[in-house]
Amino acid sequence: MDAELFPRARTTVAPGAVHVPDWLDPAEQRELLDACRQWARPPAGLRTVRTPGGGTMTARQVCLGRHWGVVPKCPACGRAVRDNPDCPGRHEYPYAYSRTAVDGDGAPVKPFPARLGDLARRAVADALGGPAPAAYDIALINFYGPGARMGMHRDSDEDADAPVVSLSLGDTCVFRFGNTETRTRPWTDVELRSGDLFVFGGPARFAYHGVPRVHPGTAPGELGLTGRLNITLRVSGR
Ligand SMILES: O=C(O)CCC(=O)C(=O)O
Ligand SMILES: [Fe+2]
Repeated sequence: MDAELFPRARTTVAPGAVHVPDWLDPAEQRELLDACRQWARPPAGLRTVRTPGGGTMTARQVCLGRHWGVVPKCPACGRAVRDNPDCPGRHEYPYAYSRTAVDGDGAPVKPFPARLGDLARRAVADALGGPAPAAYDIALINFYGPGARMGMHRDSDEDADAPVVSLSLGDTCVFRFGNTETRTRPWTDVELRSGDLFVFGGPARFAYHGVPRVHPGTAPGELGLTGRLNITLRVSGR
C-alpha cells in the first residue's frame, strides 16, 4: 500500500488550514465507513444533488443534523429565492439548510450523532490547537463514484465561522485549497488519502476549495470501499 520511507508530514496549507495525514487508524476508518453505509440508507439517504441551473452534482450526498440543498423558497422570508432583494436571508444563492430532505425524498434528516461532535472537537484541537467549539451539529457526507469531482466553492451557508472538519475514506483525491477572494489561483493541491484529516478555520474558513480529481482504485484494500467518501463536520450556528 503506502510505501513511503517516512510518514507523511502534517502541513499548514494556509493560515488556519491544516492537513493531518493518517489521523484515523484503519479500525476507525472501518467503523466510520460502516456508519456511513447506515446513514446512506433511506429515508433521507444518499441522493443526487441538484444544482440551481438544472444540472446535478457528480458526488452524491447524505446529510445528518441539517439537510443541505437547493431550496425553492428562502428560509428567512418564505418567498421564492432571488425574488426579494431586501431580505437579509440568502437570496444570492439558492442553497440552504433545512430539517427535511427538501430536494430528496422529503423525509426528516437523520440526527447528528453526538460521537461525530466529539470527533470534530478532537480534530480541531489536534489540527489547530486551542479550544474547539461545542456546537458541531451538521455532517455532509459526499460519495465520489467513478468520474465524480467537486468544483471550486466556499462553504458559506452556515451562520457560524467554526472550523470545517473534513475526513476522507477510500480512494485518494486531489483536494484543491484556494483563497478567499476568487475561485482561481493561487491555490495549493493536497493529496487526501483514506484516514486523512483536513481542517479549515480562522482566516481560511471561507476559502474556495474543490476536488478536481479522484484516483480510482487507490483505496486501502482492507477498507472494502470502491470510490471515495468525504465527511465534513460543521457548526450551523442556528
Ligand atoms: O470531498 C471533499 O474533500 C470536499 C467536500 C466539500 O468541499 C464539501 O462537502 O463542501
Ligand atoms: Fe466544501
